Amino acid sequence: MIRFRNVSYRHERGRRAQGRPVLEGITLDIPQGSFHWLTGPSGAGKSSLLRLMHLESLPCEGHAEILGVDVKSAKRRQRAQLRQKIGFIPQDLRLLSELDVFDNIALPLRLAGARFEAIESEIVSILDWLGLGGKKSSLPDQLSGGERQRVAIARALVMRPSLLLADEPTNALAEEQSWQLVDALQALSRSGTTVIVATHNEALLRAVNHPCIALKNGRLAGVAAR
Ligand SMILES: Nc1ncnc2c1ncn2[C@@H]1O[C@H](COP(=O)(O)OP(=O)(O)OP(=O)(O)O)[C@@H](O)[C@H]1O
Repeated sequence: MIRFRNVSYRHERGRRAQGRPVLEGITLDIPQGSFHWLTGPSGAGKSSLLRLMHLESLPCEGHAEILGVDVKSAKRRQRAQLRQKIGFIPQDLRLLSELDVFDNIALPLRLAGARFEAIESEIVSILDWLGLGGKKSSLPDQLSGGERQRVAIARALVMRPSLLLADEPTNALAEEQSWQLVDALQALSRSGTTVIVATHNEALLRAVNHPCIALKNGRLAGVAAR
């Protein structure tokens, strides 16, 4: 469950949050296990909203609750625990260039304290499913754009998150892979994970019916069924 009440956000310049808000007066209720699209023109605030939901930044004003935790009053440790339940597929992927595919995917599990034996078979099966079985020892620089995007997807899914946030996850994927990914994300939401996907992909939006959070100039332009 995500509950935002009148949330505003300004980017920091130096140590101060300044300037025009990039998000303003956002009020949202997103039930657990739902699937939402997030749309809006370039610069509307989609990535900024996902980063707030991923606790990379905190609201400047308003109240934000994620998976039952009030993010502004939560202690640092509580926020860290909460982040372990959130899978994020960022637009810039954020793969570590010195780690191979396997270790990039294993990293969040290792940070969460999982033992190698417990995670190996899980990572191998997710790599096979994403068509990356032969690439597990490759470095990110040795992969195509679509392959790198699939590594970032695997890294988010392998955590079995309660909340999955994806920022343009089909950007570098071939059409068939985009459909496969959306099928997988829908299956994840049916199993109880809340899924929010920012996209400009009109074909997906038209074909796959889910409520759509529309942003415009940092404001909520509506949450509509599609
Ligand atoms: N680190 C930053 N510092 C200052 N302003 C920023 C920063 N990141 C983004 N912005 C500004 O915040 C606004 C919203 O950006 P954001 O990336 O959230 O939009 P978006 O809807 O995801 O766009 P796109 O579809 O192009 O990815 C834009 O005006 C952008 O220029």
